[in-house]
Amino acid sequence: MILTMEEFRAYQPEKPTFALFGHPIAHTMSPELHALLFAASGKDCTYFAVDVPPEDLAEAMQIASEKCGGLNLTIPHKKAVFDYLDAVDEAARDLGSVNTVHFRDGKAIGYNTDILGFSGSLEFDGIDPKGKIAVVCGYGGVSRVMAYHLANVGAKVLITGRNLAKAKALRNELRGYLPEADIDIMPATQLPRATEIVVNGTPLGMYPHEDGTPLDKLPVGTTYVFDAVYNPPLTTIMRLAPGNAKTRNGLLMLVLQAAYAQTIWFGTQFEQASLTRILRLLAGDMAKKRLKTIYGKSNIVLCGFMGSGKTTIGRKLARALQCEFIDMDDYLEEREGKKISDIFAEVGEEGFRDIETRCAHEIADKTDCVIALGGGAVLRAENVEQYKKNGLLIHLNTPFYRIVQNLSRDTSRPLLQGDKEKQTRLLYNRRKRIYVSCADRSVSGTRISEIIDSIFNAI
Ligand SMILES: Nc1ncnc2c1ncn2[C@@H]1O[C@H](COP(=O)(O)OP(=O)(O)O)[C@@H](O)[C@H]1O
Ligand SMILES: O=C(O)C1=C[C@@H](OP(=O)(O)O)[C@@H](O)[C@H](O)C1
Ligand SMILES: [Mg+2]
Repeated sequence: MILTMEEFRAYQPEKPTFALFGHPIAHTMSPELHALLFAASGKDCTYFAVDVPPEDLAEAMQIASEKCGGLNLTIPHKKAVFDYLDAVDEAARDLGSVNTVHFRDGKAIGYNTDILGFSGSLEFDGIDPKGKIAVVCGYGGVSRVMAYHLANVGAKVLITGRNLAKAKALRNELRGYLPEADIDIMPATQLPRATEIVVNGTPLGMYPHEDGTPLDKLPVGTTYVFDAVYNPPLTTIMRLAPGNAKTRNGLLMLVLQAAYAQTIWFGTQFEQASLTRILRLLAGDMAKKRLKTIYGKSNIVLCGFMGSGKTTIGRKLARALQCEFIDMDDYLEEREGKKISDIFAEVGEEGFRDIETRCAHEIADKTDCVIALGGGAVLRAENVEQYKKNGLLIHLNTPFYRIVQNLSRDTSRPLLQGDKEKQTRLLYNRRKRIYVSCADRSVSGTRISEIIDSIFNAI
């Protein structure tokens, strides 16, 4: 929910109320995110965003002190809000940036939980920056937060960017706050090979300019890439990471800064499992939005070999996205009133494929659902065309040994009956080429939750 100043003036709180001030504010995820956090900790509170133009900040702060328990601030208010605070914590003071306010005992206290969101993300990923070379791309607000934290915990920080004079200004400022810190500037072309951590605080790579990147290649030693951008979920710089490096986008930082704000307001401590669940819900929402805005589609259609996990993962994916799930094998069996194995026995594989094609036509106009196909449903180009009308076609690229494991106790798939491992492997290799060429994306992973994350990242 987004309020105008006028609506905020008229607002009468019925519950403990919290708000985000920003300008512009149209794309914020904070109201949705805080609602999920309130629900996770059993709190009945209101949270909305207010579009506060810079000239109205003084009045908005006055109203908030009367109506709100606390606030979050975003662009362009993180610095300007200092004028209306009675105290600020140390990181907020050094960073010159407040993103969280707590109204307590008639006073307004400012905090910076962005830095906690960043440090929490590193902790979540098991990254200890101490003694490591960490490159920070950019010198704006987020870069400053990340460079400050990395330097403060003992990383050797190198700030880089197109404008080294700005990088130098940030370095000098941070050296002033952290005299012991190891912090310098470096042109992008001279980054040491031993650099382990790369973080991006620039908007380069953000939707809609997704090809942008602050670095054209990453140092060979890179083991961790953190990008404060989260739309797209897999940015160009994350894609440049060496195969064995971990990558993380800014969505977790967003979730954690909000969680820490609630810790400041209420003392709430969130379980890692509920934060992970909330992170996945937001990632799902983002995937749904991207599906519409970028691809003009609203279905996710899963293809892949028998036993690759289409039915199982599709059902869980639909639950995560809170949308309808259709399993095409179930649909077909229900339509025919027969088991697939009986259909194969009665009319053979070609007869079965004809029914499959009729089903593809019947389903093609559905919207907002996850559809799990049968393993052979993409063998006919006509079917692929139907499913792609409203859907992004995603191939579950499950390795053969995994499929053998998944189907070891299965007796329902006619094409697998008898001792057919050798033939099945041949079929697998033949089909794989078809899946890869017809699908919009191929994803892989071990655990089901990991595969769902890969699907979100692929959109
Ligand atoms: N990533 C996975 N981890 C563990 N079990 C899996 C995984 N993917 C699939 N399975 C199991 O494999 C079996 C076959 O999966 P299913 O979803 O029916 O595949 P498909 O619909 O692609 O034929 C099911 O018992 C399912 O629970
Ligand atoms: O690969 C195939 O040709 C088939 C796969 C099956 O679906 P699953 O992939 O869900 O097992 C089912 O449609 C039928 O047995 C044919
Ligand atoms: Mg299935």
